[in-house]
Amino acid sequence: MEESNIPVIDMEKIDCEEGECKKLREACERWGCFRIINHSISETLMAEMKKVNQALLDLPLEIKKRNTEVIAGSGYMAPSAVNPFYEALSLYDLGSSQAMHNFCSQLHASPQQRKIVERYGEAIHGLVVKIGEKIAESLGIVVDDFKDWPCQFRINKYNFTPEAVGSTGVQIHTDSGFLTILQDDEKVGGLEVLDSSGSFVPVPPFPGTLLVNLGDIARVWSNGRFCSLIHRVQCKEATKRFSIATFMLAPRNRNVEAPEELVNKDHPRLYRPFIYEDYRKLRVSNKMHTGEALELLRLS
Ligand SMILES: O=C(O)CCC(=O)C(=O)O
Ligand SMILES: [Fe+2]
Repeated sequence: MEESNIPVIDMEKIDCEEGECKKLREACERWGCFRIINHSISETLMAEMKKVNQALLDLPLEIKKRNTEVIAGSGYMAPSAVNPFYEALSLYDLGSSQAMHNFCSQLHASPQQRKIVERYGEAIHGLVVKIGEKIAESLGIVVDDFKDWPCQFRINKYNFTPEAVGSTGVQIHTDSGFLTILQDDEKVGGLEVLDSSGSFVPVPPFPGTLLVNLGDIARVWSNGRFCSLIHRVQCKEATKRFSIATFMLAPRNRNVEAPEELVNKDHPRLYRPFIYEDYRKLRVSNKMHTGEALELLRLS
């Protein structure tokens, strides 16, 4: 299996270099993902947040179960028949300090852990908004309300045992929202992405960087110009793996639809406007995990 050539975007160049902006657009069009370097999250904060991830997912089950869902799929996810080595805790939504506070209280987080969740949460929220703006800008569109789009935050643990080697950690899927920032494990690989030729390629760890990928809503919003990334996690070695995902989902309280500027004679509107939560339900009820449910919303 070949390793991926996922594009690398330099966040320090993105404000001032046209070439970097073009690279960003091409990454969204061809891959639906890229890695970012020189971003605003320090390696110290990333390491601290990973430690909190480990500590919270090591809590007794009774406590983890207190992390109840706010929208479907936003609370504690126990290991299941489909993903037996995987569990996660989650927070909805990241832009709300009250939600962050509730998440920490549910899990009896210490004052120190709370501080780290808050610092990481605020920093990663700022970053996801900035990346969203740059992606929109790469198509010549100004979006000024990404900061109001709800974000889900999730800490993932893979308890890979010797028997798990060769099997799946997280089943093949696309993310349903607009944009995801993933802090993948800096030591343990396993993430694989589907490339344009239809083969899975491993994404090796790249310490200090963050992986960004587009979800189904980016396909709709860009009127089909951008692709959503099909990915999965495979167990390569018998060890624990931790990752941290921030999902910027969709506009709050209004329809998901491509802006007028992206609709014209050559690019007729592809999808009918819809509410994100309805789309999320459609995916789940039809067991369509890789974006196929968008076909149900196609206009022609
Ligand atoms: O753990 C990973 O590397 C990927 C997790 C993922 O795909 C997700 O949380 O949607
Ligand atoms: Fe994902």
